[in-house]
Amino acid sequence: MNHTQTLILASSSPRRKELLEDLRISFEVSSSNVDESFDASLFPEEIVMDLAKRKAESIVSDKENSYILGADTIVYYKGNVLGKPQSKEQAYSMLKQLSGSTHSVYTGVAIVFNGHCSIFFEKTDVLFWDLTDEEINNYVDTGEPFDKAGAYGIQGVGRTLVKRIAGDYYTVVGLPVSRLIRELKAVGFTIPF
Ligand SMILES: Cc1cn([C@H]2C[C@H](O)[C@@H](COP(=O)(O)OP(=O)(O)OP(=O)(O)O)O2)c(=O)[nH]c1=O
Repeated sequence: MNHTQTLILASSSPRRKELLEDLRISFEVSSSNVDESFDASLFPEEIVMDLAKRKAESIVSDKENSYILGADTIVYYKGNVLGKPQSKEQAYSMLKQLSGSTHSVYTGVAIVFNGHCSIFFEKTDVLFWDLTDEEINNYVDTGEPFDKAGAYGIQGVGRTLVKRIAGDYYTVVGLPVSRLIRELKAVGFTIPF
């Protein structure tokens, strides 16, 4: 019997790739190209889990024992989903909204394997400092907001906007790796630690 297992990350996010590489487990990357529109009347956890599942299911693997990972991250504030800003103005307005208050970052993860799908989500609350317009504009000018939900990256210069968080830091970056490892083990994927 062949026990070889293949882990496939269905993502074009450089952050997710780096976070998995840091764990020194071997995996392949296959970028998913799914329509990321969603029904805004759903709960935020449903949105991220559904998108994560769509991303993982969009990858076709010819390997026998493949475990395909999909993930999705959104920022949720006062009932609104903040995705990636499309312009400087949008980035400014997202950051202006988030200034001085707490928002939630949701990341959903789906593991598709041997015809099954296991899904979970994590949520981390993030409190922003009161930001001046100058601080917001200077941050937008770094260019960092553009490929990131909520218009900031906690792993970059965006860390200086954050006063405190409650929850897993890696949920904010886009892949809650600690929970992920436990979920992978639970569905039979061998982890060497
Ligand atoms: C809030 C926040 C988000 N982000 C990122 C994580 C995600 O990559 C991105 C949200 O977009 P996603 O649609 O979750 O992911 P993606 O389009 O980058 O990659 P793919 O769909 O191919 O997997 O925002 C940060 O990097 N840092 C942060 O602090």
